[in-house]
Amino acid sequence: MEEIIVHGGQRLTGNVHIEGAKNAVLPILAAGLLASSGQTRLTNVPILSDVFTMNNVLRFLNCKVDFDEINKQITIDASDQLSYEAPFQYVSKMRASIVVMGPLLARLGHAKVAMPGGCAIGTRPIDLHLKGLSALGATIERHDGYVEASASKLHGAQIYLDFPSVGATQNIMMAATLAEGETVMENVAREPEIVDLANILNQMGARITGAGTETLRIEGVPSMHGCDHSVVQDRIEAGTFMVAAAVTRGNVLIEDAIAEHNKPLISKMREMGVQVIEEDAGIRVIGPDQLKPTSVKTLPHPGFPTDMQPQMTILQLCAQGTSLLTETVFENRFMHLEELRRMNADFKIDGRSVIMYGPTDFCGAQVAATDLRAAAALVIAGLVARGYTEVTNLKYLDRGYFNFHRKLAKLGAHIKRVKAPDETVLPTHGTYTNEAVE
Ligand SMILES: CC(=O)N[C@H]1[C@@H](OP(=O)(O)OP(=O)(O)OC[C@H]2O[C@@H](n3ccc(=O)[nH]c3=O)[C@H](O)[C@@H]2O)O[C@H](CO)[C@@H](O)[C@@H]1O
Ligand SMILES: C=C(OP(=O)(O)O)C(=O)O
Repeated sequence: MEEIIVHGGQRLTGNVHIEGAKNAVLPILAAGLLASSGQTRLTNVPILSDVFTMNNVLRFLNCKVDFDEINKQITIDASDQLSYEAPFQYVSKMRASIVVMGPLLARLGHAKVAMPGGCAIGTRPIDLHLKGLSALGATIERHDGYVEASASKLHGAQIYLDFPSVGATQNIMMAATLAEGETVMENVAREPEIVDLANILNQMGARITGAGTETLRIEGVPSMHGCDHSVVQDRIEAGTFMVAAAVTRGNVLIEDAIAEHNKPLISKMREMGVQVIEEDAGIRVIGPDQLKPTSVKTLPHPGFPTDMQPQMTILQLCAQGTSLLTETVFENRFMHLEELRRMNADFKIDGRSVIMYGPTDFCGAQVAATDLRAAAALVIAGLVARGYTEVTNLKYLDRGYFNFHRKLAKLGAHIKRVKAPDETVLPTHGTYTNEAVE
């Protein structure tokens, strides 16, 4: 077990490099299953535990997967006979493995995937995925904790999603690439990661138009092949560093961050008095001495991303006055707040909303991450807290952030990642060096 120890109070300054997006690369890896010939070569791949898990799922399905971690490249060869079953041991580790269902069904006419359970942030059903696959002609059966889809031939269909689910959009879009005829999907997710997926699918031979809008049109093709693709930058990692820079009154250039992908965050940060400057090299964030309070509501893209909600609450808690945040996407994404209460945060949760009474005089404490973005939020709180903050449960952080502590240390944070002895004794004086250790 490891933990991150932060000694708060440093302004972050300098440049930070952003990785390829977790939420783009996971469905893209699954898309590799669709190539019956050639190799799919991905660059700008983030080194994350979720990527290792997805690689293992693909290997289990009989793909050859080679991860060159030094060059952040993955090569997938799915030209051999694939197997159709993704068992519980993988799906339970990572819900996103459900997106192998669409490609397997398209390629083999058969997919058997363990039902993903809920997770810390919500129940997360897959009814919309299954409705869409069934509209394409699949027979869906649920038994023994598995969902099994089969079809002798998938056909195009008109599909309206009740909610613009990211995963359902990806699964159905991938299944439709090899279906006979045209599929029209309405009310689909419009996230940049959907656009990135559509881009690679088109390079692989698919015929998809409308990615990034509410309607996708997919003209089925008989087969697909490998291609080269560079994964889009991670807007959530970029946003996380933007918040860290702002909250510490820092001055940080988030290199190569794409402002277009982070519009709602940029808009809210400016409203709070943060300088956000779009430069050729990326996005520069300069934090003010005092933050103004604001209201935020999470929504599907292009609304404010739920994956930035926990980090945003730190900014709001630091603001001079009362802020409001309403979480509309997941029903249980406030678990980080109870940990923050232990760091002096004052707030009231009312259903899907939280009222935060700033400014918070954060004080260091031992806190445990409950999910991926909660982990990042707790570390950011530690950056502004008096004294030492110890964040445990880093397996969540590692799902979505590569070298988080090292990147923060390079920006001037006093932060270390250490092996956690059962009873860690926090130093009572002095500061940590900037050198991060494992
Ligand atoms: C790997 C990945 O890309 N994960 C992202 C993806 O998750 P994911 O694809 O799971 O998120 P969805 O967009 O599907 O879920 C959004 C909401 O729709 C509900 N829903 C979803 C599918 C369904 O069949 N039925 C249903 O009711 C979910 O419970 C949730 O309340 O989008 C989320 C919303 O932006 C992000 O927080 C996650 O980081
Ligand atoms: C919720 C997230 O991811 P996942 O859907 O993989 O759990 C996230 O990236 O914040």
